[in-house]
Amino acid sequence: MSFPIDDGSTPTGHLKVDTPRIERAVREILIAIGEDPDRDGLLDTPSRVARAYAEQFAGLGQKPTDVLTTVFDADHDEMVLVRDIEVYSTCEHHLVPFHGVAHVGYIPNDKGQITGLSKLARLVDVYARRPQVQERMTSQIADALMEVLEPRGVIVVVECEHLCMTMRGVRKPGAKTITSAVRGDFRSSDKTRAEAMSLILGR
Ligand SMILES: Nc1nc2c(ncn2[C@@H]2O[C@H](COP(=O)(O)OP(=O)(O)OP(=O)(O)O)[C@@H](O)[C@H]2O)c(=O)[nH]1
Ligand SMILES: [Zn+2]
Repeated sequence: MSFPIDDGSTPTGHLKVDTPRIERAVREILIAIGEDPDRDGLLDTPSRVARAYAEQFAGLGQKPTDVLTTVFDADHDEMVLVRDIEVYSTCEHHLVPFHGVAHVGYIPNDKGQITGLSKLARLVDVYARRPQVQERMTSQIADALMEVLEPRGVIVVVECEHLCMTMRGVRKPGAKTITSAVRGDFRSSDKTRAEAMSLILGR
């Protein structure tokens, strides 16, 4: 089952979720952990969680072409890189957040097709706002850019801290997971990849 986004009027859009179902489930979880879902502080929690999920998982109702709407022809065929795009996603194993930054770069094709810089950050959100694993999110961002812009190459590097590894489980605060996806020229040319990596790391 999939749900559409309600409209484009909010910055991220909200998914149309099955609100009563989430409310029932959250109420059940509260009971299962021994809480009283009818105490004052928890009364509105099920509906709050439903609203939060509609925002947190909005990417499930979006596709790359919903956000990569502006494609210009420009006289530029050199690398474009947006660094340090803040990422908030949800680990699909534990449904707790992972967060950090994404760096997204591409080399336009011979026609000089480029997109708006903000669209790269919006594309990150399309895939971050889903139940995710970091590796898949990284590849999806790269593949979507390849498909829509048909550039000479794409590089995506994501650095995140997973709360499932810090607040629970193995409890290793500060541990960062770094994933990358390289396509086209970034994969075939060591020099191009090294140039991008030096821009990404040069902070
Ligand atoms: N590869 C990958 N693993 C992830 C990601 N997010 C969470 N995980 C891991 O998913 C694994 C799930 O392991 P399980 O043994 O099934 O679950 P668990 O018993 O809760 O594991 P622990 O976290 O070690 O307590 C854990 O090792 C997590 O660290 C991710 O984005 N990518
Ligand atoms: Zn997890």
